[in-house]
Amino acid sequence: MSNIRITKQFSFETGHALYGYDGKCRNVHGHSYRLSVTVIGTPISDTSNVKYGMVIDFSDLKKIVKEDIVDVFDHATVFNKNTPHVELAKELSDRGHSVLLVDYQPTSEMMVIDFAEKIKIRLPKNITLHSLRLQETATSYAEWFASDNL
Ligand SMILES: Nc1nc2c(c(=O)[nH]1)N=C([C@H](O)[C@H](O)COP(=O)(O)OP(=O)(O)OP(=O)(O)O)CN2
Ligand SMILES: [Zn+2]
Repeated sequence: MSNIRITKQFSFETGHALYGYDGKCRNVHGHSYRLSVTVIGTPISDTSNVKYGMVIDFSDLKKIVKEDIVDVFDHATVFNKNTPHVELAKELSDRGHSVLLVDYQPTSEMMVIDFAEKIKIRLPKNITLHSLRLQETATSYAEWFASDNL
């Protein structure tokens, strides 16, 4: 049976600020992120399996990504917890805003690494994460490929 890649796309709105950066993105601002998740596996060949012909049900993939990424990041503002932004984050959080403290600079590169780790541990054993593409603006995106990270 052939190995097949399948992709599910997601979107979420997230704020962030790049502490210490030398450009306009050091300011708190937001993006309409687009995330493409590609997994690879063999379509189920057992005709009695309700998922016959599927690598993984798109809705099962959706559940994983929604629970661990979309629902966490959507309409939250992400700050690097290792910077003085932690004080701003506390102030916002105390005032009822949705804030996410992460252990990295929230660039698209670092976010896509974080997302890859989160998705990998949730996938069934027979399914491999092939790649992620995180589109931050209409003209900018970061990609993670399993083959680049062996
Ligand atoms: N390598 C990276 N560079 C930058 C990142 C990043 O995550 N990785 N992030 C930013 C800003 O957060 C923001 O995304 C601005 O990106 P940019 O493409 O510069 O946005 P513009 O609106 O200026 O894009 P144009 O289409 O060129 O107008 C900055 N850099
Ligand atoms: Zn940005």
